[in-house]
Amino acid sequence: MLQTDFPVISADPDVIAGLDYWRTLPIKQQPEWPDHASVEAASAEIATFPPLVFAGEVDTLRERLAAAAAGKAFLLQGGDCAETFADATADNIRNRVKTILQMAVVLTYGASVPVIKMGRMAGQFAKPRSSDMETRDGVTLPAYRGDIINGYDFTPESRQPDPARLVKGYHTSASTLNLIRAFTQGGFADLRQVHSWNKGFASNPANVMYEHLAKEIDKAVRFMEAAGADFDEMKRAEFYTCHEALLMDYERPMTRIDSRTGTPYTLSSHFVWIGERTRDLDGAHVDFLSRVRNPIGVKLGPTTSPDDMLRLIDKLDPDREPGRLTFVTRMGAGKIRDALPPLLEAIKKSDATPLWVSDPMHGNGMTTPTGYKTRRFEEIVDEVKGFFEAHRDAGTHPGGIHIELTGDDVTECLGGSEHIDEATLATRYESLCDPRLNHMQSLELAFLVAEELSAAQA
Ligand SMILES: O=C[C@H](O)[C@H](O)COP(=O)(O)O
Ligand SMILES: C=C(OP(=O)(O)O)C(=O)O
Repeated sequence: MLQTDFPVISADPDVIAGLDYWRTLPIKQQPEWPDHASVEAASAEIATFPPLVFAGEVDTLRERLAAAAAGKAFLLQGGDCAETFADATADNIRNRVKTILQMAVVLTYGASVPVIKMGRMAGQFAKPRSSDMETRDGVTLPAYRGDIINGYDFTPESRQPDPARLVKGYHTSASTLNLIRAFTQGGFADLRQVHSWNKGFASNPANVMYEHLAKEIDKAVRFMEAAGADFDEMKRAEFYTCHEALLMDYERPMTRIDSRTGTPYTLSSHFVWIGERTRDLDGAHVDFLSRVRNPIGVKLGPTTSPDDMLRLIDKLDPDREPGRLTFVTRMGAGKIRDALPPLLEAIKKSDATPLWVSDPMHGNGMTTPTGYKTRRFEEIVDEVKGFFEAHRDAGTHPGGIHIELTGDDVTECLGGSEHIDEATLATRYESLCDPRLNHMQSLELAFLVAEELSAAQA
């Protein structure tokens, strides 16, 4: 007979039935699959694949997020707006991981606070869209909804949702996560490598500041080594994954019963969030995610009322479990100073302790006359500042940032110390959906956030 270290606990049949209750509710932002049989077959196949993450890791993350909600840690979430299958290459993955590690070092060193590192990676393949259709030169086709659904090329064949992409989404997530784990567990993320993370990036002001900081860290590490400290633990970095839990034909089969506890976890990634467009209280996404054990994020736009927020808490975190719920505010630089304070005041009067994270990207979008979707670096910085100001005034904890970024030198967001202007956007615009900060803008933002965070800790 097989021996196991822990008893395998089976789930309550009502809990399993509840995982499909969302099917009876209104649902938004799902593709029009060409036929149901093939999407059901793809989902059934995914249900036979191993989970991508272990429920025990998810539990550890929940504890880390609880510390951030209490002001004892800070969450750094970053990665592509929309990952693509073609870009899941070693170079791209390494550059994004390096950029997140560098930003984390800047924040940890600058603000003396533990940083929880989390990539919008290994699953960020489905996108909500403002419009179901896209028209170019008089031709109208379904909008691009992310590589796990359809292709970006503007042809009827490519824009047709294809269930085979669900399976490819799983495999691409698995290989991406495999490399992330190799990098972060195999010595690459060792704090003694702080200099090497900067190699390969163009020389620029943010890199120079980073090099200066890396030298100081080196000095401190050498001192500690000389004093006999054991650095074995520093060889590995905890790194978590996250994505928007949007596409139910993927998230449902990736939801499994944890044999240790008999409870359901969505094991497509450690952390999943509900987007601004799908957070309806009586909708399918909120119901489904209320039933899984993962830490859950919810995006809150500028029109969120305190009542909406309190009802989301009751639905998603009825037990007020530390680390369970993260609110990711994305209000826009011009609105955050009015829209966030009423939410913080309402929280103070409640018994809830969510983690508050700033997404300064999604409320600051604009389209240039030449048709590029972009964001101004100055507005991104201003929203982050508004976020810190609101928390300082309310006496609550600013617990993290959520950024669309890439490790490459793209030209998608305006401004920053390279002064990317509208004419420069065309030079290297690669995002298939929303514009990302490039490597230098990401580092620059990290230095600014470190200053704000350090002031908030004082
Ligand atoms: O990333 C977020 C959304 O998917 C994106 O902002 C939608 O863009 P759209 O307004 O062009 O559809
Ligand atoms: C769609 C996204 O954000 P939001 O729901 O805030 O618009 C996103 O983060 O990719």
